[in-house]
Amino acid sequence: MPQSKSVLPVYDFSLSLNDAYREKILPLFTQHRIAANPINYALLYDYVADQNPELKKAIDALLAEKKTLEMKESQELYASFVCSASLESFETIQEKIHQVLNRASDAVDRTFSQAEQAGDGFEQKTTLLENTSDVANHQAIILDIIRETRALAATTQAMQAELTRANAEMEELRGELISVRKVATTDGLTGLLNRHAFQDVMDDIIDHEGGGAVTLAILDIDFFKQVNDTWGHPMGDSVIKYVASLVKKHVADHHHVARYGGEELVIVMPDTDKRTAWDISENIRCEMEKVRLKRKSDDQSLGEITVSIGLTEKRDDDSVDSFISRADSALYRAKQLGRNRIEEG
Ligand SMILES: Nc1nc2c(ncn2[C@@H]2O[C@H](COP(=O)(O)OP(=O)(O)OP(=O)(O)O)[C@@H](O)[C@H]2O)c(=O)[nH]1
Repeated sequence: MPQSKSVLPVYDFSLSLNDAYREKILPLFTQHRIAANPINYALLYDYVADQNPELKKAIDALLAEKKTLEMKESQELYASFVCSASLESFETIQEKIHQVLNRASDAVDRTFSQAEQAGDGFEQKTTLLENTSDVANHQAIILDIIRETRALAATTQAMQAELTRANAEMEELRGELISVRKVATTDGLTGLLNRHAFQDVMDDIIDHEGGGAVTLAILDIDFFKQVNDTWGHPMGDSVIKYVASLVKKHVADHHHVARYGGEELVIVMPDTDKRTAWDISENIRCEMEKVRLKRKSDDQSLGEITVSIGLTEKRDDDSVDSFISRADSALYRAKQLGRNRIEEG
């Protein structure tokens, strides 16, 4: 998996999803008399997207108390929960790594300079020993050498302890970096890769030419608007989550699954030709066609919910855009030809 290249907040660019959010955001401006500026829009965006629970709690508390958001509060919320959260995590980790490396390098420097001094001292004392015949003098010089050797051993031990501690701290920081990166690349609703991470995967695939076949599939839930209209948006979200888990179940470990838009998922399948990708897609389509999801509260069936899939294999001269666009056209054809089917481009 490639490194996430940005720590800016990641937003979905699908028109339909953002239209749905806008429908929810605009009334909030009026209802709570909130100034409709970009900062407040970003706050309310995360608020309605329901993917930032801490921010939601904070806004709910403020609205309950004051019924609106003042400039200072908005700026604080934005700085704490939207813009700088991931940036701060990266900066904090970077700073900690800096400190650990500085401490370790100081310990190594100290040991080196003491070893250098001891080396010079030993040389002088060896010359003295060679040129002195007095036994009492010999004894004093040898005691000196022993004392310096012990001091050097103590410094080396201290350096070893510092390096062991640095190693443990670096291991811990590595874990922190992994979890920060996971947050930055994961879709909050489904746990799949987000669109930003998908873009990185695609860049990587196009940048590294050669290797085996790569197939890309775009999957879209059919008549999803109807699902939302009939069962409500939260139930729609549950359907998206279910489809995501179904896709994950069928793909191989080395395949990448991302949420591409609201109810659109993408599967990037390295080392997989179109025929194998077709079989995987067909298994997903068939299982979705058969399954009957139920509303938890009253066990009522949501009826048949199907998916359409467009897939295409990478060509040598493909850019990221041309690769995606061919899969997109295939998906469009699958919709045109009646849905609940796979088309290839
Ligand atoms: N619940 C939920 N709905 C979403 C989300 N993202 C997009 N939608 C809705 O998904 C629906 C997509 O509808 P359309 O693009 O018109 O397509 P469709 O109804 O699925 O029909 P076809 O794709 O043509 O089969 C819109 O109503 C969006 O509001 C989401 O994250 N959650």
